Amino acid sequence: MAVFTEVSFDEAAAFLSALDLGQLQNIKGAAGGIENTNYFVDTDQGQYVLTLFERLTFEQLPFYLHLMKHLAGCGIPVPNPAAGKNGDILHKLKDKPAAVVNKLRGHSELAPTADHCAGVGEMLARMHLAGLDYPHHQPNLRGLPWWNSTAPVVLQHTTAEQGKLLLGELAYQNHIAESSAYKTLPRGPIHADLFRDNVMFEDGRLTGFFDFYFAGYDTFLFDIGVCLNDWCVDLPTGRHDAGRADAFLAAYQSVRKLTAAERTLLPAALRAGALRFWISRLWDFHLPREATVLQAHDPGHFERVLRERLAHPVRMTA
Ligand SMILES: Nc1ncnc2c1ncn2[C@@H]1O[C@H](COP(=O)(O)OP(=O)(O)O)[C@@H](O)[C@H]1O
Ligand SMILES: N[C@@H](CCOP(=O)(O)O)C(=O)O
Repeated sequence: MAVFTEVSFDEAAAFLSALDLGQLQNIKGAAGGIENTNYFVDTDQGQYVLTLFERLTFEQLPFYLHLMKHLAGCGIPVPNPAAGKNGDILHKLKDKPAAVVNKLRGHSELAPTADHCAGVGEMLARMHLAGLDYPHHQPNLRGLPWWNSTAPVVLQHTTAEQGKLLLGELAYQNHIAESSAYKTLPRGPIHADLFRDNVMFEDGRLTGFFDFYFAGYDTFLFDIGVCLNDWCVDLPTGRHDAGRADAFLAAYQSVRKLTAAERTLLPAALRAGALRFWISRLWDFHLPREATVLQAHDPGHFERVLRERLAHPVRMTA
């Protein structure tokens, strides 16, 4: 659970009532998550999630909140931010940017089957298409420039061998980003952090995607790589699970066919996804922030996934 900023019952009650969301009945810190402060809040009108943003600014947040609103309006099951009387969906609480969204039904599938992976693949493709006419633009703030600037910081916490791998991969991704094939990749708003704990299921059916606060304008292929690295690898080995990955990719392609460049660059995208989360986990682990309860994720897991991606590149066959 991550609660960086404590909110009392009375503070939450006044805040929700000002948004016309009813009388607060219950408030509870949300288990899971490492980025923001999340509370489950139940009122006499419904169940909501109250988020206080800990790293993102008032300038950055409209991109994410309006993206969720846009996708919800296109029928993609994502939380829809609640508007205040003036129509704003970005609010302020305890001097922090804040938002309230509807609570999605269901639970996370932490041991997904091929069917769950197919559900995610299909909805991801639908989300990519729905985002194409989203008018706002903000880069993926955890993209290549961030990896380049953060790698020197985390390198101090790695062994010489790990450092060599990390720097080698970084050089490889900078090289790929300059290639003509990379420049042709289809792009749009992507989720960029669609892990098992950011998707809800009920009775085996997908009920929603949430946690859009790493979203940004980037290649659809990067989003696919991030998903395959989480949904379609074995834990704890980090080994590729071909059955789940094939189900994911077939379902994705039933909605949007991958281009030739995407098929060629899939192995590079899988390495990119592993590198991104290895760097961020090293960063979170070795430079932790103050929180009431915060469970840092294991950086070693993405080092293993990266090594697996290098040792056994996954090429598309169908
Ligand atoms: N809209 C939502 N509906 C249902 N549960 C949610 C919703 N948003 C967040 N949660 C719950 O809160 C937890 C933390 O949220 P998350 O967005 O992952 O936090 P963080 O931004 O800190 O990573 C999730 O694991 C989930 O259980
Ligand atoms: N999914 C990332 C970390 C971001 O945490 P989240 O709870 O916002 O998904 C990871 O696993 O490293």
